[in-house]
Amino acid sequence: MTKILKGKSVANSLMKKISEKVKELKAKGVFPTLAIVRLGDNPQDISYERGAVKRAFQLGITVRQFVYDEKISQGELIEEIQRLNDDSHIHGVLIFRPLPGHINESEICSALSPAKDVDGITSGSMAGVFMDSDIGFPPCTAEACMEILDHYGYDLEGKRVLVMGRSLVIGKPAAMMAMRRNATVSVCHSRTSNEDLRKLGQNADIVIAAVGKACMIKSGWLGKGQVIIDVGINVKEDGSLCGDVDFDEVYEIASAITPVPGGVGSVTTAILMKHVAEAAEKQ
Ligand SMILES: NC(=O)C1=CN([C@@H]2O[C@H](COP(=O)(O)OP(=O)(O)OC[C@H]3O[C@@H](n4cnc5c(N)ncnc54)[C@H](OP(=O)(O)O)[C@@H]3O)[C@@H](O)[C@H]2O)C=CC1
Ligand SMILES: Nc1nc(=O)c2c([nH]1)NC[C@@H]1CN(c3ccc(C(=O)N[C@@H](CCC(=O)O)C(=O)O)cc3)C=[N+]21
Repeated sequence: MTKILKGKSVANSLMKKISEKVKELKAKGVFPTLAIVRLGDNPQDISYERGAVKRAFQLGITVRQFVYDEKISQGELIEEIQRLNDDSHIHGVLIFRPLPGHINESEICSALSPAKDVDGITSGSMAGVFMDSDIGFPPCTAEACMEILDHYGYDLEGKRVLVMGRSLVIGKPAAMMAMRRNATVSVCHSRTSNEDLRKLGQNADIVIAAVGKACMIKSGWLGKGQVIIDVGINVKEDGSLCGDVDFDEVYEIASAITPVPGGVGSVTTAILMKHVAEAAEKQ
């Protein structure tokens, strides 16, 4: 029987711990606050925002939503971020990405104060992930993948982990974090040949799929009895969500798989709240 790795029970056990921390902070007069910066109204951003606002409400974390026109200039956006850096009532800042094409994303990332970087976008946070140290925060989604594997008792030691995708938000940090758990890690991307994709796919014990293509990963690419972590969040025309993995097909051969929605995404929002509480504690 294939196990469905629901995010809810992972998130619930995280929420208990975060809730205690939030209570302690409030008793000391600190009210953990997250600022969300969104440009335009990309449905994926809105989906994340909805999840985050719901979680924050459950925990008593304050969320301040800053929504700008997607035509905002580079200079104006930097000014807004500096304002958030200087506001001592804000402990964490989440900037939705990707940003529109006219914005220089790396300049925006480095404008953010490292102490408030709850989604691991500054170079300091990235260095922390690469050096196995506790500088900054890892990107929430990559941490969510590890949290799910840990929660359901999958030990990565000596396991073959295939990470599909090499973005800075997911693929690269997830690969580093799996390596830290002593997995043997392969990373593939859009220039990996189909032949190699199939070979690596069939040989893996655990697959972390983050390619950003709805239902792209079919059962023919994979082996039997694998653990599949589907990071993809694709919004269909009718507004419903689907992953990067063809769930119905892959469910038939996997030993365990995360659903979309209700999988990695729901843990990502809980990790975000954990980071906000930790940032508030440190500041
Ligand atoms: N669950 C959650 O909380 C979150 C989910 N997401 C979702 O995760 C997915 C990935 O996001 P993100 O990393 O930002 O996306 P990006 O588009 O930045 O990266 C996608 C990666 O997949 C690779 N890729 C694309 N096509 C193929 C292919 N045919 N074969 C192999 N590799 C391929 C790309 O390769 P190359 O580098 O060569 O272009 C790239 O490295 C999306 O569906 C996104 O919505 C995102 C954030 C949070
Ligand atoms: N800097 C940055 N970091 C991100 O991590 C990031 C981003 N930008 N831009 C947008 C994408 C998308 N994303 C989602 C995360 C969780 C849910 C989520 O909570 N989904 C719920 C459903 C929520 C709902 O729609 O009700 C679920 O999967 O169960 C959705 C989408 C993070 N992203």
